[in-house]
Amino acid sequence: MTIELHNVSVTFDGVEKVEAIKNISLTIDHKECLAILGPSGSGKTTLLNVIGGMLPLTNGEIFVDGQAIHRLTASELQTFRRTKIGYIFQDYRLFDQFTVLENVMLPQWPYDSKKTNEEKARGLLEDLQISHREKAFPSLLSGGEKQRVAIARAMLHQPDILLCDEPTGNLDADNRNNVMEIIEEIRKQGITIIIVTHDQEVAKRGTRELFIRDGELASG
Ligand SMILES: Nc1ncnc2c1ncn2[C@@H]1O[C@H](COP(=O)(O)OP(=O)(O)OP(=O)(O)O)[C@@H](O)[C@H]1O
Repeated sequence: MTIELHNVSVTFDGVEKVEAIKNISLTIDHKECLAILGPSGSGKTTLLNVIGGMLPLTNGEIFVDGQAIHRLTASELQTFRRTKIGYIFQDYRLFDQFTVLENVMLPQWPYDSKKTNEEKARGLLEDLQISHREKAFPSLLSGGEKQRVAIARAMLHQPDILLCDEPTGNLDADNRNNVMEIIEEIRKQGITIIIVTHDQEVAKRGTRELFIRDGELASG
């Protein structure tokens, strides 16, 4: 899916006013793996959340495959996120009270039959070589295993866009490479990927690097 941002700004209006991203215009092509780099607080996660339809824009427009995301109602946005977006995080965000298999199935629980959901989840766990731990609880897994489970969960509904916020931030070099290989494979399936990272090695493995400083694009 092609993602287009036109003059996008996000300002947080709290005790202090923070202009988290300022006037960003950007096109991300179908099947790109875009790496977003920048110092802490520069606006990387805000940009990711805007693309994922999780944050309202203060100004500007955002189109995903021509659909005007900034004009969607709350319920349309919910459908957009649920069907089009997969999200993975540095801290995995697995639920410790559920098994690996249940964690992967959870987001689709209301939308698929148990049998279909279970089959899809098992298929993904196999693809990601973690099916032997399907009955384990997440607290027993290594960081690399947890991230593979989180990737399976993010991919279960076959999203068109995978958003990755520091996906390798808690991993050692071997696990980092393993997760990046998985992400590359996912891109080859036709999915547009955006990775926020501090890690130059991770960024290099994308198809393009983009730098943000003080909420503005430094290059791209
Ligand atoms: N909900 C919020 N309310 C107020 N300010 C916020 C909010 N979310 C983010 N900010 C501020 O917006 C700016 C950009 O934050 P953001 O999380 O996008 O940066 P980042 O580049 O992802 O940082 P890091 O690399 O440390 O995660 C920061 O100054 C942050 O404090």
